[in-house]
Amino acid sequence: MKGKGLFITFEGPEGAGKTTVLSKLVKELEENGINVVSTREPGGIVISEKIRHIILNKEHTMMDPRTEALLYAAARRQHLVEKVIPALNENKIVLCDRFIDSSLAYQGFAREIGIEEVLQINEFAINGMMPDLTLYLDILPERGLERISKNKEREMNRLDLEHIEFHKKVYEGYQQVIKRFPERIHVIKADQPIDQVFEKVKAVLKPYLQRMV
Ligand SMILES: Nc1ncnc2c1ncn2[C@@H]1O[C@H](COP(=O)(O)OP(=O)(O)OP(=O)(O)O)[C@@H](O)[C@H]1O
Ligand SMILES: Cc1cn([C@H]2C[C@H](O)[C@@H](COP(=O)(O)O)O2)c(=O)[nH]c1=O
Repeated sequence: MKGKGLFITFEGPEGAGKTTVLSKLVKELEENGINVVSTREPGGIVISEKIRHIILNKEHTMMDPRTEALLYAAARRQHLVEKVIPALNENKIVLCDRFIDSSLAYQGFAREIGIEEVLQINEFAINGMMPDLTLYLDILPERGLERISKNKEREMNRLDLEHIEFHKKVYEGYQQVIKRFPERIHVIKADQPIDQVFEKVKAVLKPYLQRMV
């Protein structure tokens, strides 16, 4: 059962700016006395970070797409049970960098398992815990990849290193996912200065946050 908290997820292709926006948001909300839980997928807790390490390891090039989809779903389940659901039950706002829509776009569409098939295995994993709101940061894959390649502190993982055609399919996959969940997913143009992206994010969030207080 979902508590009275608010579950918000951030989605988008590589380098869209999700992590950057999230950290700005956490800072601003906390400065305004609003307590939030900021987390990420895959990861956020010990078991799921270990699964992340297995999935994203550059040496694991032989990983089967269905194994990949199941590992993401397993990491998601544990993260929900250990971190997200308890926080929502304490009426907290949970901000999560990626969630089910990444699986639908990357494994469902780009890996060609099928969006509906990947949705099914994830329905088992999440057991009804869909986000209240999802912010999709929209950027073309070439632009996002250019951004992350410029960031020398960021190590490229197995998924980052996929060929450009894969990343273009991820982008196309997201367009289908947005059409599938139009009420929940809000699209924000991310190929603009970070302050403008952040203002748009805050404008979308405002009515949801007002309902919390
Ligand atoms: N609006 C922006 N304009 C220019 N550069 C940006 C913008 N947003 C983020 N960046 C830069 O782009 C890089 C990627 O940003 P970030 O890590 O936030 O993306 P991400 O969506 O979390 O990526 P990934 O999912 O691949 O981890 C960083 O170096 C960041 O400083
Ligand atoms: C949750 C989730 C993620 N992915 C992919 C997307 C990225 O390539 C990596 C995560 O790396 P990030 O730097 O933290 O964005 O994993 C995926 O393919 N499927 C998923 O469900």
